[in-house]
Amino acid sequence: RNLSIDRPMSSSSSVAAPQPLVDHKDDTTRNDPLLLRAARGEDVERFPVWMMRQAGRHMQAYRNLLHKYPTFRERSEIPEASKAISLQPLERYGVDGVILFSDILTPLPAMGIDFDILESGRIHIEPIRNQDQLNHRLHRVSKEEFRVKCAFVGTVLKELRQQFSTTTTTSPNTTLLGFVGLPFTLATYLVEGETGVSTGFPNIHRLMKDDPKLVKSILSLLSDNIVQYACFQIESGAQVLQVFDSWAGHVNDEYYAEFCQPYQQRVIHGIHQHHPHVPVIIYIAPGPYSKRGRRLEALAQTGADIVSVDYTVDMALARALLSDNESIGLQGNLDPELLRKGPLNEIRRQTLALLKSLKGKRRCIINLGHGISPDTPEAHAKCFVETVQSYDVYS
Ligand SMILES: O=C(O)CCc1c2[nH]c(c1CC(=O)O)Cc1[nH]c(c(CC(=O)O)c1CCC(=O)O)Cc1[nH]c(c(CC(=O)O)c1CCC(=O)O)Cc1[nH]c(c(CCC(=O)O)c1CC(=O)O)C2
Repeated sequence: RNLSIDRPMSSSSSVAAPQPLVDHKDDTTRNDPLLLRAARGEDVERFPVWMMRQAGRHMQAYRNLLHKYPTFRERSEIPEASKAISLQPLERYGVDGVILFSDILTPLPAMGIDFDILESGRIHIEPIRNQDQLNHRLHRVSKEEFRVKCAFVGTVLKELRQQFSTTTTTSPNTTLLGFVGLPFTLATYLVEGETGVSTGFPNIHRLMKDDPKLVKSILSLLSDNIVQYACFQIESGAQVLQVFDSWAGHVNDEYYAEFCQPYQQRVIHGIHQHHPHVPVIIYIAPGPYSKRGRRLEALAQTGADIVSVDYTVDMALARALLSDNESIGLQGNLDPELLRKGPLNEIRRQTLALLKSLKGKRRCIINLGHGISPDTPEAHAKCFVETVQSYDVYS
């Protein structure tokens, strides 16, 4: 891909005609919302901000809906509920990005894999651990089938996008984000039948060792499905896509090179092939092999436009680690534990330090270094967003 932002300016004319920063087919990009313009690498007036897991348990407005929609599947699959929840952080904090209220597991039932998220947060899936179970249970799904089977996702994205493009007088301010889980992380849920994080992912480790071919068949099919699902989200209205390989920091470098990175690349390449102008952000949660920036360079090589940095590495160091790749963007990375605990002046101080460490860099989005904790006071989240939004990049 060759977005013209990375192209050197023409020097053929001696008259210094103003050069467009981004040469899209038309000039509508300047009316696009801030976060989208930043994600494309355009020159922006300030850093945009949103928070991973911004909608959900930490918000009173979300908790108020629990009696009306008692299960997570209802909250994320009934369009009226999912739409209302997606909007809550915008209404409360005025974040620059709204992410669809959904989950990385949401497309699984369309692929033949049912799941439950219990009230405790526990996930239950009937596991897939052999070829026969794979053949019978995990189906190939086209974009058209996702459009039907995940119609609720299409409805919510369409309505949100419509709302964002008509509610402001001049130009829209809010960017709509979609998201997907990447193949390795989704495969851990299929193979473990639950989260592997508390048990050390024993079943997928055993399979990667004993039957790598089977694991690759799972990853391959998931890759194709996820590309279709991501394109369905984009065509329904998502303007930026975040891809999560949350648990890829729990496998060693050898397994990572074999079972994670090729499938990250395949998904991102597939999305960009169909939608070259939709920025993709990639994120891995901090794990034993990804902490303190260990996987940042690998993430920058996936074809993603922006690397989302976890909270275990200083943003200045992350920036330095990726300095060979000027065009790669950065997202992150305030520590969600600081956001939870406060106090407000410390949140403000560390947010300002984060902003300073990104000064002069393009394609940056301010976020947390991991999802917001469910017991974070809303006043803390508000302080974070306000601090970012009142920061003058030219000061
Ligand atoms: O431990 C596990 O493996 C399962 C974790 C789990 C998942 N969905 C889940 C749970 C239960 C829970 O959070 O208690 C179930 C889940 N998904 C979500 C929520 C809402 C909340 O956290 O309060 C919840 C809890 C719902 C509830 O109990 O009310 C929504 C969700 N998951 C996700 C997103 C995308 C985002 O982060 O912005 C979003 C949308 C957030 C929004 O609209 O603002 C992404 C997600 N879901 C999931 C993962 C895997 C890794 C991880 O959780 O850190 C990840 C990726 C990540 O955060 O790295 C799986």
